[in-house]
Amino acid sequence: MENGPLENGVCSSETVNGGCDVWSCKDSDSLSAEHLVVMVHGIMGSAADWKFAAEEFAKRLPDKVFVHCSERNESKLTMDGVDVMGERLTEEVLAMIRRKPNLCKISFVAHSVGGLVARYAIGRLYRPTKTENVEDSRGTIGGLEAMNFITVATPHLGSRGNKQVPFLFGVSALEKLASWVIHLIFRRTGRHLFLNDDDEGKPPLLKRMMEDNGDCYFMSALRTFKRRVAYANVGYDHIVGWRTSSIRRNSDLPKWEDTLNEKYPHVVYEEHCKACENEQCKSTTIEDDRSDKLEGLKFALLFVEGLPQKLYVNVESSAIVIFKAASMILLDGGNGVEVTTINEKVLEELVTGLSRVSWEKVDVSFHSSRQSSIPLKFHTFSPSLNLPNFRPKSGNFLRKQLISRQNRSIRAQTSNGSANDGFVLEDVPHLTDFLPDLPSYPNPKQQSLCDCKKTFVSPEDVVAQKIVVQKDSPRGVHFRRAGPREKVYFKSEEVRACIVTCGGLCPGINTVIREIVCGLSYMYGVEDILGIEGGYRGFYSKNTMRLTPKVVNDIHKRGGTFLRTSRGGHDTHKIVDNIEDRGINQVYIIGGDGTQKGADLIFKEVEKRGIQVAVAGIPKTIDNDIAVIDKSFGFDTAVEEAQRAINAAHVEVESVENGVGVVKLMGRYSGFIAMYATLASRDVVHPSPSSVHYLPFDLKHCAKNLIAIKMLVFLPFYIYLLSLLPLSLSRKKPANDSYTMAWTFALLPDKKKDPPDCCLIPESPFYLEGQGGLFEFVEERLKENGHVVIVLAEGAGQDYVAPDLHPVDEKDASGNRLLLDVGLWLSQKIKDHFTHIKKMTINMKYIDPTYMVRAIPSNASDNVYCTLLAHSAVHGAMAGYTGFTVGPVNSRHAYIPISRVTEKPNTVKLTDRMWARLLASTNQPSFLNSNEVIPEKVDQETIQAMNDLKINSI
Ligand SMILES: Nc1ncnc2c1ncn2[C@@H]1O[C@H](COP(=O)(O)OP(=O)(O)OP(=O)(O)O)[C@@H](O)[C@H]1O
Ligand SMILES: O=P(O)(O)OC[C@H]1O[C@](O)(CO)[C@@H](O)[C@@H]1O
Ligand SMILES: [Mg+2]
Repeated sequence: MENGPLENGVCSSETVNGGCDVWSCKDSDSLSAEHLVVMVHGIMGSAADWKFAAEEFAKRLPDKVFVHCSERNESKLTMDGVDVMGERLTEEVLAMIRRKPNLCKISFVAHSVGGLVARYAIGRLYRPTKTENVEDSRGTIGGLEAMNFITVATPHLGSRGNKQVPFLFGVSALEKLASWVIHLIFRRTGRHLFLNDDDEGKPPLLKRMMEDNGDCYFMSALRTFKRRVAYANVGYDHIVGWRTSSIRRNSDLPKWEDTLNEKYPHVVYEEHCKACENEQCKSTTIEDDRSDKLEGLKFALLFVEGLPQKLYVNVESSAIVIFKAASMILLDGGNGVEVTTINEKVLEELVTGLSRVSWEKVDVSFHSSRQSSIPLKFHTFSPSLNLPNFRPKSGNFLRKQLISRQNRSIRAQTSNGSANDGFVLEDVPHLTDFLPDLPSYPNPKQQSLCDCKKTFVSPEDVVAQKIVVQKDSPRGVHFRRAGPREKVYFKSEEVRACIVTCGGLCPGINTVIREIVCGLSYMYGVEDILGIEGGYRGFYSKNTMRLTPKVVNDIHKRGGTFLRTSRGGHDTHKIVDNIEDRGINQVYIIGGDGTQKGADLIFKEVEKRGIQVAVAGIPKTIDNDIAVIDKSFGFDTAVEEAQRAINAAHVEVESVENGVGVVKLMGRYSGFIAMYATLASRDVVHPSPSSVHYLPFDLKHCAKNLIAIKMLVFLPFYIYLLSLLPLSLSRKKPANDSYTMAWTFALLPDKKKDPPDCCLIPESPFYLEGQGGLFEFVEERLKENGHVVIVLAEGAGQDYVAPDLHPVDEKDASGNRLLLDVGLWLSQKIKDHFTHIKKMTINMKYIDPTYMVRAIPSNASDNVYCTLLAHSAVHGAMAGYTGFTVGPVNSRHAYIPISRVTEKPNTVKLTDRMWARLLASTNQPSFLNSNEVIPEKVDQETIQAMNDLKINSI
């Protein structure tokens, strides 16, 4: 909703995601404003962080700028990684450019991590200009002329070592500790900042961003800006150090200084850092950590090539910067103290810099704006360490309320001084984002008689991702609720829809196909529906088939996919060409994680071409490895079928002496089917009635976690648990030696009369030999029960199988690694062990029902589920949403941005209650108390950190 005019003739609008646009209220000014200024906040920040500065820009340069404060990476989303945020910012900027066709220049002003995100985004937005004239050979940023690229306190060199993070006091042990645990707090972004990321063996992202990389023109994009400035706080910024956020002379490195002097004499200005006059800085010598410094040097040199034409270093700063650095202080305040700080100077500099260079094209030579003073007001901060929600407690905050999707606006209300409620809407794209003039029509359902309470979903309805909340916790992430909308963006007779199925089979695919066809036809009167045969490649290599309710009438009774499927063959351009050629305007894509990634590419290409095509993904996976949604369709059916196999194994092994049953189930990287089938299958799982539930935390595991700062938060709880240890040790120990901490507070079980069996999944490593190993466990069960059944996910133990089978690294057509048969391998291993070592005869029954489990029709509950998915997808596409996946979130169907479900796979969390329940049911070993577990499986970061330690101490 528009708020305006505010003071000084500035108008602003808040968007559904909490972003804000600011411009001059005078019509003539706003019409002539052709310069887009994109303001990007830092970690845990929000668009509000830049609100004050945005208004200052619009106020001082009324006829020049249109300011957009970035909205898509708010709060916790800032932890998703520089690249993920960069992609979101790219889309956000493109959407903005499409919305305002009169824009022709662009500038970025970014704070902290936002500077890295902006650098990533410009790399993606860069378009080379094809011209013979070298003078004019600068490219554009999203088609706009690149003007200013300004970062404030951005850790361009990352935060790893090098005394980069003042908060760590230059103590190398603390710096190392931080690099081990940072991802526990700041997740993927933490990894990027500490250069610990290793995407498929690639160098760290920040290194990759030092040069053009594939279709990411990181350095070309930087060079294309007329003015590039890096601001750094010399003192008091305890989070981002001076050296990481600026290019500076370093007295410890004469070569560096020389290079800078010779090569960039005009670009660097240096003021002496007060902090560096102290003993700690003076005592820094090259020998201390030369290698780190050289690495820093390399970074900086690369960086200087593209970034600063000027360095502005300030010597003072507010103590508030300790917690939230510059942009936070630029926040518009209510009542507060007036403070003169560095940030005022920065703001002044930004404003004057923007106006002078961008519009008058004056060469900027360094000048200090120290004398300048812009009266700023801002809040007094309580010295809370509650960083994730670090916001002034007093003052007026906006409660966001969604009113209209069409103009992406929100209604803002003052909540009487209450703190921000932390509401985040992760919205899906809409066709009007790139086709603003698209007409809408009343939903034809309006004419149909409906007895339901309410035919249409209110545009304000959202679904909360997190259902268990605490009283004062932020409201968190929400998704748009799925369902029919009052307005649609397609005339039924103009719809030409198509359906495609890709990847492996799964019970229920045919039901989804059937229900899309019937839903489109019966609910919206759509008659033109095409089936694309044989997966993605069918778009360009096969003829289509006409789908009508009659054709698909009974396909749900069959397993498999009526449209057939394939792996590989995804060629975005060919597919979208074909979509255009055939006049298709709704694409329904049914498939797993790979398919959804392909769907996202199709959506992006469609958006780029600006064609009216809605792209809807319907997640399909037998492995249940798709994130965000509660579970995937067909999963229940598969679990039910898997139980039959487990039951058969049980019958077999019970009927013979020393029967050992091994049942292999699907689950490439996620062991959900194995876990649920084991839990559901009471035939094999015989929990002792007196057993208690355990969390899978053994002491070693806890010790490892202790290093995490997260742990500090729970320290009192753990101290309490530890205090209970003597009590529990005085009780009887459990049968296996993995001493677990029970959340029922360490009460130990009685001896098992009928020991449960075992479930092995890819997420939980195991080992065979020695104490606490699988062989010992099998032997115990055989002695006690005379039989044992092991349920095994196909992806489990692949690292053990590999050395024995000497495989060639084979992949399927989609690039998925082909798995080795762990079931056969394990059966053979157990047989060999008992025959040759234990001299014991066992009866091995190996059952591999993998394909049987997924090739069947869906059961009743999956049929209903598939119907809801299909109908939600149809309603979403008709309402003009695109680039979305449908699925239940906390059992309410929602529209989720495709990119959100493909970010990372859903896996069994060993620290979640469900795995704890399984362990409590089976009482199997946790396999965590031995050195024999493949260490990197247990904790990649710990191993990495140990290796780093070794390297650094040599
Ligand atoms: N990263 C990707 N980008 C574009 N297309 C992809 C990508 N990954 C996979 N695809 C395409 O998606 C289709 C299916 O992928 P894949 O074989 O991995 O199955 P899936 O959809 O993940 O399903 P499942 O793993 O449940 O069987 C293939 O046509 C493949 O080319
Ligand atoms: O043999 P296919 O058809 O490639 O599929 C096998 C894979 O597909 C899946 O079922 C996922 O759909 C995995 O569990 C399994 O590894
Ligand atoms: Mg997959």
